[in-house]
Amino acid sequence: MNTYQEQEYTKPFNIDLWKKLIRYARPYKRDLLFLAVIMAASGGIDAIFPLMNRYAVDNFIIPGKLGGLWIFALIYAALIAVQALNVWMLICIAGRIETGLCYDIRKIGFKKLQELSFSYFDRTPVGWIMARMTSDIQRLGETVAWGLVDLMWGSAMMVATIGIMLYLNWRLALITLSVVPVLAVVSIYFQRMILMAYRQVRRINSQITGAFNEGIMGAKTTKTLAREEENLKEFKELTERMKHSSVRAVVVSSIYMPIVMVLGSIGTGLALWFGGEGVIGRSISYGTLVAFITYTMQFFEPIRELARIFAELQNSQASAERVFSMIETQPDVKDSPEVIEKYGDLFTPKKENWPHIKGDVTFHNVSFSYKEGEEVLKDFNLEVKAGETIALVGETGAGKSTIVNLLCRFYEPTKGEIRIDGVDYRKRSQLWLQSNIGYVLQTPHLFSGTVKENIRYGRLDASDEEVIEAAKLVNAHDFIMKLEKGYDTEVGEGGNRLSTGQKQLISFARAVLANPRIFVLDEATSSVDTETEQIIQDAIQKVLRGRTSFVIAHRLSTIRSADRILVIRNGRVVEQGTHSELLRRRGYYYRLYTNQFMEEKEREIMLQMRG
Ligand SMILES: Nc1ncnc2c1ncn2[C@@H]1O[C@H](COP(=O)(O)OP(=O)(O)OP(=O)(O)O)[C@@H](O)[C@H]1O
Repeated sequence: MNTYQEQEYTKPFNIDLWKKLIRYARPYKRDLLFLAVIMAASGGIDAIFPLMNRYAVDNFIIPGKLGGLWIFALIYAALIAVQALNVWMLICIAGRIETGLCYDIRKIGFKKLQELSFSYFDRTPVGWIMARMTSDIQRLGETVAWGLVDLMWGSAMMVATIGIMLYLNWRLALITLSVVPVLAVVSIYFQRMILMAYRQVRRINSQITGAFNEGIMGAKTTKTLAREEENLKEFKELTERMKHSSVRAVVVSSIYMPIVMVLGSIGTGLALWFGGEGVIGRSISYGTLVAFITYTMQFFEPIRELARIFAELQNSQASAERVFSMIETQPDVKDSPEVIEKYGDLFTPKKENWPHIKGDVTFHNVSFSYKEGEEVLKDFNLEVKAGETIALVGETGAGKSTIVNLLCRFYEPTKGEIRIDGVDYRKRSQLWLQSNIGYVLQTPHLFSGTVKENIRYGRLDASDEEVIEAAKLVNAHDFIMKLEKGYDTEVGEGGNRLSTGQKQLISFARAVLANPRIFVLDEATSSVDTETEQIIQDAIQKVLRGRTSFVIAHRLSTIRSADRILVIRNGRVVEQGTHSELLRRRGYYYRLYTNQFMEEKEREIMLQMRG
């Protein structure tokens, strides 16, 4: 169950935020200006049509004369052509602004995601990030482009309508316009209600999407735990809530329109009544009466639009706050300005200044905590010579992964320092370090694409021959050749068309191709058959050769051949030495080893029996 608490954004209006958004919209200044002009013109022209009708009634219909009708028809047609042109331009320009702005902000967001540290991803759910990158950014683009369209059109039409009505007959205008304030208040109130109701629907909808996601991702686990019924119950509860909220949203929307129609009709009624009296008393022409009736009938449109925009702006403000909170997050691990100056940043490295790496690693009095007050490592010291293989062993939660995460600078020590070739790694760039470290995870991640592409991720300029060479070195070539299309076989999302052992071998080939000086391996614990075990073991030995290596070791053969074994317990090294030294000591390692040895033997026997 996701317990991530999203910050609530309730400020009615946040000027700083809009200023920021305007900064992002700056490249579209000309487009926006042009759009505003078009929409103002369009709103104005829409308000002119009833005036045209008035002219037709007073000059052609009532007197029964048709002279000059063709000029009138020509002007009418021209106005319609201008409106059609406006609509075409507005869709083009607003669409361009919307997509451009979304693209710009997404690009910045994606760049930021590349820079952010692991700690950010620890505390921020993937779903939250996805929602920021997709729907929230989309909403910002829409607000800037289409919000402006509606705002300009609505305002221009309102102002023009009121102006024309006052010009035609100010007394009648004031009488009929008396419904406008009521209409405005009702519209603002209902549009807010409607928006809140739909916001609730959307919130539940994102929970449902999350549940779908978990349902699909965890389909296997669900089956093995026979949790289908339970899952269905939880899902049903969510969809029930969704149904209630949706019905509520529809009910609120359904009340609004009749109220608006009644108010509009009162306006029309007032126009008819007082306008009709004026016509009888000959103080008002028939045409004016017709124009007034039309104006009162279309009053509510711009008012509704404006009320909706103001309500939506608040919603978009919440989106903007969330997006900017992500974009403005400072990574916990970042290079100092001096380091960036000398070695370049993540996206523009100055490789020519990068020092050559030998591979000596020192942990000097390193302490570390993920959460304040809960130290995982305390005064941890370790001296590793270039080319040494260090095996880290210990119970689950002992701190093995933490040590390698610190080495890779996914996190930084809270106290003490980590030195590479005798220099604190914070004095060099993150990219330099990570370009020189190869990390193969327990369940290595493969990207959708072919086997060849996945191996080439290690070094993008590697030739096909080099890719094959690397695969041969780690014994992956044979199984790859047996795949349907050899090196051009698609591995599927996350490499799910391959077995864990095959994924491991491909990731070893990738590591060999990158040829890092320091190598980190989180050995897989899953049991494979003896033959695969031998192939993997052989590959590991080849990958480790000549590099400073840290292996979170589960396989006895790796442990045995390591130069030094560190036995970790509660974030401290409790024993260290070679395998035989540690066995002789008959301490904690001896117990761990003999237990594991027994398990290993049992597994071997089981596998042999199955084979
Ligand atoms: N991202 C994290 N946020 C908070 N605490 C963490 C995080 N990762 C690990 N820990 C905690 O730090 C301690 C050490 O964890 P670590 O993953 O280093 O152990 P490990 O020896 O690698 O275990 P395993 O063999 O199960 O992978 C554990 O108590 C764990 O709960």
